Amino acid sequence: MKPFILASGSPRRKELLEQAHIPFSIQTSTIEETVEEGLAPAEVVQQLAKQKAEDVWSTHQESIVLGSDTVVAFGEQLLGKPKDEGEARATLQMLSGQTHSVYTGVAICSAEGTITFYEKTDVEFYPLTDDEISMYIRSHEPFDKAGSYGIQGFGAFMVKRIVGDYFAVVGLPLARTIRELKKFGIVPTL
Ligand SMILES: Cc1cn([C@H]2C[C@H](O)[C@@H](COP(=O)(O)OP(=O)(O)OP(=O)(O)O)O2)c(=O)[nH]c1=O
Repeated sequence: MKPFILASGSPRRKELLEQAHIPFSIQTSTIEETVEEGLAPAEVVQQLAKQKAEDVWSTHQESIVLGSDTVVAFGEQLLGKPKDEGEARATLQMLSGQTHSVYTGVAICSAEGTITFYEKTDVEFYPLTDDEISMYIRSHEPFDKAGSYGIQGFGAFMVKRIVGDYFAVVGLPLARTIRELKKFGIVPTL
């Protein structure tokens, strides 16, 4: 089995791959994440995932490298991580009582080139009061997460319904990723 590298600083992605019993090491990409204006969310997350994977692969060409990216799409808006409390509050007010889509893109880079795929998960929120939003912001949970919430943490209280892969919302579509990695000879090991 070739060495397998997760090109991510996200603690969630690390935990998910560990959950899948896939042996890996971590190298965080340092690229500036940039995409052209006007791209569809599915394209944005795949391009960013590819940039992260190829950046790390360029210095680890004997390895298989996985990069990933998550954004929240609501109407025409693409929401990444909030830059401050005001943005987190505005995002949560906007998502309150509504359904948004979480897109997670994945790229796997090897000497043969890069493949990409993505998953879209729809998430419906209960209506949120201002007090609930303030309390949630006080937990600090919104700040390192696309869409200003974490479904896997305290943020679960907002979620009425999801349609799609739960793990893709957390940061990595796990079952699909395991299936794609198998094609590169990367398999769960127990
Ligand atoms: C919507 C949602 C997002 N998130 C997280 C997953 C991602 O870590 C983060 C989106 O940011 P990303 O830019 O996709 O990832 P990252 O900066 O954390 O890590 P790296 O680029 O090094 O791989 O939001 C949750 O943990 N739970 C959720 O419910």
